[in-house]
Amino acid sequence: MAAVSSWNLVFAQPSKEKRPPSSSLSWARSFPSKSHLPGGAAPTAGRAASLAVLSLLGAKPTVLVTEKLGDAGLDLLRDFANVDCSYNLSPEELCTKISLCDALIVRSGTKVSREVFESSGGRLKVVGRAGVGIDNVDVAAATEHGCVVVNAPTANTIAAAEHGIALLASMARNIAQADASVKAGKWQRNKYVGVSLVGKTLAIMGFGKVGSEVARRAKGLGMLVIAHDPYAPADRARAIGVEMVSFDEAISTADFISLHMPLTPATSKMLNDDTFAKMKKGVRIVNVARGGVIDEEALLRALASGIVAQAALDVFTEEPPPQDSRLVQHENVTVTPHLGASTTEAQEGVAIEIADAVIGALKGELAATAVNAPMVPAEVISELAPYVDLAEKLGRLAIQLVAGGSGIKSVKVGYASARGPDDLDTRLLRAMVTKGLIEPISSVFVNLVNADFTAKQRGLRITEERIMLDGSPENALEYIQVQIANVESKFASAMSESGEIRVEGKVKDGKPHLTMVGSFGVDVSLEGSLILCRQIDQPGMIGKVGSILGQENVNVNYMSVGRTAPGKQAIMTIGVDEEPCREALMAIGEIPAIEEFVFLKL
Ligand SMILES: NC(=O)C1=CN([C@@H]2O[C@H](COP(=O)(O)OP(=O)(O)OC[C@H]3O[C@@H](n4cnc5c(N)ncnc54)[C@H](O)[C@@H]3O)[C@@H](O)[C@H]2O)C=CC1
Ligand SMILES: O=C(O)C(=O)COP(=O)(O)O
Repeated sequence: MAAVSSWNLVFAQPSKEKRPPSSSLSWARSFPSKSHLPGGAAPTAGRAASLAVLSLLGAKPTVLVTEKLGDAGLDLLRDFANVDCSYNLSPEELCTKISLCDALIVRSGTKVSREVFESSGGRLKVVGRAGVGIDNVDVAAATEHGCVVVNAPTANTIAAAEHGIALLASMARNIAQADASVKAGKWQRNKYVGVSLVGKTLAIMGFGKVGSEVARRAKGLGMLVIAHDPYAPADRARAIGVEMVSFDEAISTADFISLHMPLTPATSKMLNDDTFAKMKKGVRIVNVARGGVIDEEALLRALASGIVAQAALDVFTEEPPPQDSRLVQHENVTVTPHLGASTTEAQEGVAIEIADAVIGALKGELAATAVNAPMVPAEVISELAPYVDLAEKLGRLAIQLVAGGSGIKSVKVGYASARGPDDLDTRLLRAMVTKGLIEPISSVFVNLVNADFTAKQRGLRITEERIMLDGSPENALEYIQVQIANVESKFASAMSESGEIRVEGKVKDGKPHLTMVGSFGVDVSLEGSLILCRQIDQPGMIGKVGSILGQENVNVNYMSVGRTAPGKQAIMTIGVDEEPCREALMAIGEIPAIEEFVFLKL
């Protein structure tokens, strides 16, 4: 059966019957069966029995809260559960306590590692992240241990945006430095002359929930706001008077740059020596997103050379940063200790949002903000399980083929099947394609519950098409096709004759395979990562690329060549286990017969 590791399949159906407060039996029923969990972590008979005993005794579940949570949320939790607020636990203390808890609520300061799930002895059922980013939670380990992870993605948006604006203004006017100087008994009016915001260009990098709210506020300050977000619809930006531009245009024309993208493999160290070199001398940078989007050593170099005049940072690669951090101590850098979400109002909102989600999850219901737990009927899962991984991977491939700046609006998913139109429930597959399309570019986690809502919220229209095949419907599906319309591709050969980015795949021997890119037939197993090359068809190409990858110790797991006609163009697809370094990719691009190539992460 195809791996379903990133999608924790939960068999629970919402029940209308009233349950006792702890509803533990519903949990015992709603855990995934062993065969559907990659780690094989199904509830043991002992666990189910202990949950049943808990329910029979009418015992309240125990919720451990390890970081400050708003009172309104704590009150909601106390009506339903025993609440243990233990702040500042060491990792060892957390591991000791967790075996006595049914749910855990954290913010960004608690590392919920694999050891936490292992130490829980199977009792921990829910982890609630009172905020957006869940980079401090080992979601894969949670999934393997049958533990649902929920977050609170909307209640702190405004707080983060306001903090971005606060940092922008205080940086421009040296508020923090001047404050420290006056308190030290000095009166340095000439030293702390600032710069004005009005009429200056602000580039918003990442035009999502927080980025768009920062843009609105900066317009009110009289700034000229531009934005870069390869995936946000341009009309949403236009509606508030913001122009969407390319990455290079944004960073090279801005006087101020404010970062609001999620930390993903694609955004990691997005501001680095190369990108700082393209910026206007004297640029000022605000980061309330995640520390990892900036190469901090490169930022120090850019501050030293004067490319960056000032920076204001709320987030750091390592939190808290080391006490002797040169960035923190730098006189042109303003810092706050990850305060973006820390307003009374946001924390009350987040606390209520997370309390509701955790209580719902403890009852066996599933919140729309569940990160790893969609609710799918068992019959649909068993039939479509082999295609689940394929659907997500096709979505992931398709979005990575979009050229920056295009903005995506319209995606068509085609299901080729000999089944009658009413005989195939495609909700799970559509959700998986949506998950593949949205997760690589966003901090949102997509599941069956929130997939359609999330797509709609992002202005993404996903339509489905049945491709009718003749013959007996032995398999539920022959192949799945994903097409993105009205965009340009960073790999021109991925465009179909009718002008969409098109990828197509099927399940072979239980494994997802890519079978078509644009109008080229290919054949590669969708595991690890992928290099696609368009080349002039000629002997020796596989050897040339293979030896570059070999020198870099990159293991090739699959290779295939599909061509239009001998000696004409061919598409070479190469599956690799490791990510080749930049130099190796550049060396591949420099092979004369290669006309274009792209590296895609699955
Ligand atoms: N400092 C703090 O306390 C807080 C920090 N955050 C962080 O702020 C960030 C944004 O959060 P939201 O706006 O809620 O997320 P969101 O998902 O609504 O927006 C993120 C946007 O970034 C865009 N994006 C993805 N890849 C990109 C790329 N390569 N270049 C440019 N844009 C790209 C996406 O298309 C999306 O529009 C996240 O990293 C989140 O963790 C959020 C709340 C509080
Ligand atoms: O919600 C987020 O992503 C944040 O960064 C806020 O973190 P916090 O809850 O304040 O530790």
